[in-house]
Amino acid sequence: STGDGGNGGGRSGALSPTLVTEELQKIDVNPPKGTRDFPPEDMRLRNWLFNNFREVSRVYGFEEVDFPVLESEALFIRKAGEEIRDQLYCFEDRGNRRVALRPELTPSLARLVIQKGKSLSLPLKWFAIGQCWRYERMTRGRRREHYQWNMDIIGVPEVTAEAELLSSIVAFFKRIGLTAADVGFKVSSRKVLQEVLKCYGIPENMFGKVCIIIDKIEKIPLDEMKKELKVVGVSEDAIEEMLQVLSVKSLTKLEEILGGGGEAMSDLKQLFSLAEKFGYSDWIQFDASIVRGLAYYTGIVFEGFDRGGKLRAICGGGRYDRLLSTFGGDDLPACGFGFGDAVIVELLKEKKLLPELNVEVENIVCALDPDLQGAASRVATILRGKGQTVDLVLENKPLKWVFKRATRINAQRLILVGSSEWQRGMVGVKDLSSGEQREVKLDELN
Ligand SMILES: CC(=O)Nc1cnc2ccccc2c1
Repeated sequence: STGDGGNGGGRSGALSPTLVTEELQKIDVNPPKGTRDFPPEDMRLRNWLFNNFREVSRVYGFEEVDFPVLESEALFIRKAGEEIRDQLYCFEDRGNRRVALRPELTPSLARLVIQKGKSLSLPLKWFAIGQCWRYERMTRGRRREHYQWNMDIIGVPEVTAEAELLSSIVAFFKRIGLTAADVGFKVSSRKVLQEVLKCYGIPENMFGKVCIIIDKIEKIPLDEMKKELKVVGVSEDAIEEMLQVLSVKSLTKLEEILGGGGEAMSDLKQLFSLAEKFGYSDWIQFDASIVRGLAYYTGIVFEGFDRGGKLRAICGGGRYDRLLSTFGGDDLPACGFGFGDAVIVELLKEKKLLPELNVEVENIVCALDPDLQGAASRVATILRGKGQTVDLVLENKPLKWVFKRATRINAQRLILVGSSEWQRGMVGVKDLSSGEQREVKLDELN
């Protein structure tokens, strides 16, 4: 079967009556459409990636948090026309509750912060690595789940927070061998758009919607976008002015248009000067066209991109100062980013930077005849007690089989428990790289 959720053509053949009652259902062994299994080799790569996420988070002083993959649907219902809303993996549970598999982690984080309320001392620096879901029509054939690394700073209104987050992602890229020649960040602020829209009297509550439409600038034809903007009430000349501003790629040019007094300019100037101090100026560039596709961003926004220009955004984030208050919480300044596990792996493949992660074990222990299995278990326990890794042969197997397995699991040495040696309190130790074999007293084994 094609893993499309079919029943794999389960059928009951013309069998003896006893079997007919038990439907011989051949189940589909593929994971559900758009999802992945992680067999050992893939799990090693995933763990390598996540360990790098975790190590950077630790070095930056962030604490790990997690939330349920299942949330109330209400947490994600925003009226700004986001793609993430159209693809919500939502359903009614057996208690008739509207629930959803989380499409992102930030709303859950906001919920937890509000739940904990005054008991939390600010600023919070939290990180999470969690599986996120979307339900796309079968046509797209795209994944329906991915893992996201999130880092969030809650309670810091200054752009020093955004500068810190960008620094942490640069540190991550460096750890896995990527340089400023491979990847970079496009940085902007939604306050740029806000200042333009204000001149045209566009009400605040339209802001999210306008940003979501603008975010599609490279995905839909220009006149389609203009139409959508007109529908939400943006005038022709406001659209013209916005599009002109969005094409700006330098802060000096932006200042000519906006003037120097606004928050957009001061935020961006401060961020770029902090980048200089952090030492990652080569990694960032101003690009007014960056708005990101999430309605709740209110200030600085950024996205990581590959300079080869072949891949979708590697990561993205920004400031979301209003999200907590939209959940009925106190207003708290916040910023964060999401970093998916898919695009980065494609990029590492392309750059030949995927690590070689081999399975290996220090010892393989085997009894040379069945009544020494207990002795072999003792030897394994002694070695494990010393923190050594042991693959204990659990059945009575010929030596040929043991050597084959030893090679496959990359064992460093073979411990042989034979009766004559065992009588003398010894075991056989064969170094599998040098081939050297010797007898060792059990209590001298290390
Ligand atoms: C490249 C990729 O797999 N993207 C992806 C895959 N699954 C998702 C699931 C939820 C939200 C965003 C998602 C994004």
